[in-house]
Amino acid sequence: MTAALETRNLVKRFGGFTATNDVTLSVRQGARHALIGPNGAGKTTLINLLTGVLAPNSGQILLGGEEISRLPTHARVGRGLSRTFQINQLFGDFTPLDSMMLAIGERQGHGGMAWRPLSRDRAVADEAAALLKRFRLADAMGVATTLLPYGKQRLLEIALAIAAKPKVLLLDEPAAGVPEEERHEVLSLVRELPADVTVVLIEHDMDLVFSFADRISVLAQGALFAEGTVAEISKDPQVKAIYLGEDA
Ligand SMILES: Nc1ncnc2c1ncn2[C@@H]1O[C@H](COP(=O)(O)OP(=O)(O)OP(=O)(O)O)[C@@H](O)[C@H]1O
Repeated sequence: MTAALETRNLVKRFGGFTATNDVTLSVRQGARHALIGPNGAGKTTLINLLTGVLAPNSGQILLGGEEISRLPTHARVGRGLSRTFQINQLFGDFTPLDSMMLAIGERQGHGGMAWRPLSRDRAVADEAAALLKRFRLADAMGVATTLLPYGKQRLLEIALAIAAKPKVLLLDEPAAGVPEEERHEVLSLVRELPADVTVVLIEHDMDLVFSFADRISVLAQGALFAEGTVAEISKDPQVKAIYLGEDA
């Protein structure tokens, strides 16, 4: 089966420094794939290459078998590649329902829909409410986003990315800053997304990675260092060593 997302011999240099070193990676359709690695391993650089924020020096990126390496970010989103960000980028005064209706309107190609009477957008409002409910935000739908607990804000970010109906969703530390007791909830809701959404997760918290992922790629010094199932990666002595090296 064609991979949902692939890189072939991807290279990114900053001056003389190689931040992405010949990375060939394949993410299968429907995967819950985690990308891990110690600080500075090149995880964020790789995500920026995938989304088109950075241009590679060489190599290819394929989405569903089609090359997207030279497309601008918005064209990649249009093809089905969405991301959430490490930093909270929500409109604070908007309610989750407002933001969600805008996101759905954006997907449908009419950005100005917020000014149309709500009654004419019944289908949009219904879809927005259903999506918010799936992310356990039904009770928070009408509250200004800034007033929501941080864990709910992170869930809203993910829900908004899902509104674009992505084929591949890139999550960059979606549980960062979320209180310990809510972190597993965030990731388990993502894990339960329909199988037609492939998820690539960058995460530092190993407990979360091991309970979320069905496949793990480990980056170290810009290169793919190891790849395998949770069972394989969690007991790989060399993977342990690079993390212990970081702790030391
Ligand atoms: N714009 C840039 N110019 C020069 N060097 C950069 C640039 N962006 C990243 N780097 C370097 O590339 C390396 C990889 O950085 P990157 O942020 O991708 O790592 P990371 O795995 O995401 O790290 P962390 O887990 O700490 O966020 C680092 O050594 C970093 O200093």
